[in-house]
Amino acid sequence: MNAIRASNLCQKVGYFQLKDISLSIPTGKMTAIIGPNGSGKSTFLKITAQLMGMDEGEVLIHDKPIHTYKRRELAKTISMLPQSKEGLPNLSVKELVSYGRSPHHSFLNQGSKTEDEAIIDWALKITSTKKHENRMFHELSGGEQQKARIAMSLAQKTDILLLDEPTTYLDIAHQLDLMEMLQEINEQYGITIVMVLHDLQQAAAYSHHMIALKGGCLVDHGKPRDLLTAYFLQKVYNINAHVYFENDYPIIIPQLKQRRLIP
Ligand SMILES: Nc1ncnc2c1ncn2[C@@H]1O[C@H](COP(=O)(O)OP(=O)(O)OP(=O)(O)O)[C@@H](O)[C@H]1O
Repeated sequence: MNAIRASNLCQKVGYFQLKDISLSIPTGKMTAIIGPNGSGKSTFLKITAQLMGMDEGEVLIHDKPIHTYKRRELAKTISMLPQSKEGLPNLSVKELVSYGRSPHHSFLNQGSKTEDEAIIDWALKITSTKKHENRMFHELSGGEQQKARIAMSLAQKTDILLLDEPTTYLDIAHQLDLMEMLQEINEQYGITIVMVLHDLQQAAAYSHHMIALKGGCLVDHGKPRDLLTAYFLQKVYNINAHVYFENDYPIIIPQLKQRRLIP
C-alpha cells in the first residue's frame, strides 16, 4: 500500500521546474529523498503537504486526491516540518508542542483536554523533550530544538510525517540519536516517515525506500541497497566513489580531486 502517490507531477517555481514526477511512497515505512542542492526535494515535500500547488499531475494521499482533502482533514493526515525554524514564537516547549493539536480543534469542537494532554505528553516523552517542557524553545540547543519541533509534528497525530533535512546543524551523535528516534517512532507506531537527507550513508542506513531527484526529475527509486552504487553516485552527484556495505551500513569512499567533475 502507498501512503503517497504522485503521477506526472509538474510545477514551475521561478526558473525551476519539477518535471513529470511519478513515484510512490510506501505506507508505514521510512523513505529518504536525496539529490543535489536545488534538485526539487523541498518543492516536492511542499506540494505533498499542500503548502504549494501544482501545475499538472496528481498527488494521492492514502489513494485520495490531495485536492479533495479539506484543510483540517489533511492536517490530521500529514504533518510537515520545514527546514527553517525561523519565525517560531518564543513559547515554552510544552506550549510549542501543544500547537500540534490545532487541527484537532475547531470553534465549535475544542476536543478533549484529557486526550490532548495525553498526546502532548506522549510526544514529549518519545522525543525525550519532556525534561525541557517548561523551558523556552529559543533557549534550547539546536538538537533539543529539533526534537521539540518533531514533538510538535507528532502531537498533530498524523499517519504521515514529512521532515525536511531534520539532521541539519546537528553533530554526528545528535544526528544518529535523531535517526534512531525516528526509526523507533516508525517501528512502534507505524507512522510513514519521509525525510529529505543529504547524508547518503544515513539515508541508506535508516530508510526502507530511497528516492533520488536531480534537476527537477526523478532519477531513480528503490531499496537503498539496490540503489546506492558507484554508478548511481556518478549519475546523481557526478562524483566518483567506491560504495560497499558493512553489516547493512553503507560506506561511501569518495575519490579525491573531485572538483574538476563539478560542472
Ligand atoms: N519561491 C521560490 N521562487 C523562486 N525559485 C524558487 C523558490 N523556491 C525554490 N525555488 C528554486 O527551486 C529550485 C528547487 O528548490 P528546492 O528547495 O526544492 O531544492 P532542494 O532540492 O530542496 O534543495 P536543497 O538541497 O538545497 O535544500 C531551486 O533552484 C530554488 O532556487
